[in-house]
Amino acid sequence: MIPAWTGQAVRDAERPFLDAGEGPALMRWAAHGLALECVSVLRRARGSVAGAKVVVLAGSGNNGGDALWAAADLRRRGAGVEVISTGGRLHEPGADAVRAAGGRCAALPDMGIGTAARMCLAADLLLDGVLGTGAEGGLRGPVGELVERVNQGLPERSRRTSRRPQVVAVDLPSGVEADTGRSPGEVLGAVSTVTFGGTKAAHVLPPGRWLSGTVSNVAIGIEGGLPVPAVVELEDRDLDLLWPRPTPADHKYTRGVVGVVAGSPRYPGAALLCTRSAVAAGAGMVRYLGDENTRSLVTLSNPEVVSSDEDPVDVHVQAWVAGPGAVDDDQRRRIDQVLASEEPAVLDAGAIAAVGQLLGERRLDARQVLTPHAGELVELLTWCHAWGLIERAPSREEVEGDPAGWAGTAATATGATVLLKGAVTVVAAPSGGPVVAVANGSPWLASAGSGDCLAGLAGTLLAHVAGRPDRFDRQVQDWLEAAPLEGGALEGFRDHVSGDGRWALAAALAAVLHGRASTAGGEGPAPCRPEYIRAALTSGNPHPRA
Ligand SMILES: NC(=O)C1=CN([C@@H]2O[C@H](COP(=O)(O)OP(=O)(O)OC[C@H]3O[C@@H](n4cnc5c(N)ncnc54)[C@H](O)[C@@H]3O)[C@@H](O)[C@H]2O)[C@@H](O)CC1
Repeated sequence: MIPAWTGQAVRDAERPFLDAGEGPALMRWAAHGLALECVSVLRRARGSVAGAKVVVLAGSGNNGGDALWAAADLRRRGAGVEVISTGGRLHEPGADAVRAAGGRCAALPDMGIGTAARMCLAADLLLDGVLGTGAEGGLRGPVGELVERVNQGLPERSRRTSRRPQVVAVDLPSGVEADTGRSPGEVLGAVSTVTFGGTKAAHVLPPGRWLSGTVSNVAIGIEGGLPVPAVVELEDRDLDLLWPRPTPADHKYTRGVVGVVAGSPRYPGAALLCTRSAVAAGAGMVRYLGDENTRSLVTLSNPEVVSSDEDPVDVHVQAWVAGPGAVDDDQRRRIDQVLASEEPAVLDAGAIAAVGQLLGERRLDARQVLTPHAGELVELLTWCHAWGLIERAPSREEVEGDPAGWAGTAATATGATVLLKGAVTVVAAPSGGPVVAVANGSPWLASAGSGDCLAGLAGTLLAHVAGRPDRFDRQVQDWLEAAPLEGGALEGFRDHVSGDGRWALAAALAAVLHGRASTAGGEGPAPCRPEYIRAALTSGNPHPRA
């Protein structure tokens, strides 16, 4: 688990230390960690620090201060240091330290953008200390132009010398919003970002995630004062601890029965992918409801699936999967019944469209998990807007620029848990709380049929959680024992996942399994094979608590 906070949350945690006069000490800790990372980046890139050309872009705030103290350290290790002051002034003690060590400082307006850009492009290491958590909006004015010029010159520099400046970002790549990961203007993409006091949401969420490179967090002593994180990223090892595994006391009903309303004469494949994935993910039993021809295919493909042409109101399951490929009238009727049922449900594709219409009458519930991609989320939010639930619907670009924000808006408006699929999948609970992020998948996941597999295996987990909530809660408590959270942050997150947030956590875990399955068969273009789901599960911890 990687918890991540808003910039303001980290600043609030820092406040008591600043009030007690400990600001300079925090900065020295931060700068020390930053300098060590710069040393390893330089050693990797050119073998040594001595003789390296280090150029520092330093803003007028504390972010610039961190960069200056780190640069003074690098200068003492033998690097040449040139500081370009991008704001009206420099953090004075930091600038004094650079000068005392033999480095040079000049102001951007004095040297001109052309000279500054050439200097940046000739550097071995470019330290981006323009803006951190105090930023308002993207880079503006001359420094924005400078960064644009450097970005334009980078390919040419790489061609000519086969080396390019290694960009290390201080706390955040400048121009990326700490809380959302949005980047409204030009940004220097970093190979490495060194953050302080706590990972920021922007390091986890796209597009900030892709601009941050490798992120390392330097503890500076404020961590005990952090609140509940804004984002929690799940990793493969969380799957090993949390995915339910059968015990000797289990039988098929205690492991969870999944009902699948997917596929139709036109799209029978969706039924196969959903049911096969649900079986492979370890469902106690899978019930399939659909037309005769599709039922035959499902039975041939997975003889253990129990198929019928019944309606959801007539069968007993612990959770539903509804929507993929379900486009005929009979399946639409079944989707409406799933939407009206008490059981948790994964609502995908056609079921999301049905939800849009339903919102005119009523909102949904946290145990109902919507799984749109960006385009489907735009359609859903367009319905929400039409019903007066939100002020305006976003464009697809806006959703892709702030996935966590719009998933949260959709969850609040619909009342459902919303899992927004993407290279970083985000899951938002309707009651707010941390967004859960998942990014372990292969890019091959962006292929037709992939979402059907996710829906099927997510149904298996929802059935387990609904059937044995006590067992899942116990697993979650054990997992939290080892979580990198303390104090109020831990308690708040515990409360969240004991309530509505449980469904967001479960949906995100399904996305982690899906992501791992996409790499279990190698990085190939077939991420959905059930055998990969099995392989992804069996590579984990085989001895869970009963
Ligand atoms: N929060 C913490 O725990 C710690 C924070 N530290 C550093 O302090 C940083 C925050 O420092 P500050 O509050 O001084 O803020 P910043 O250094 O991020 O930026 C503030 C300055 O940038 C200007 N500015 C804001 N938006 C701008 C824009 N779009 N274009 C151009 N200029 C803009 C402001 O006028 C102000 O002068 C953190 O990111 C981190 O690097 C560290 O020193 C150690 C501890």
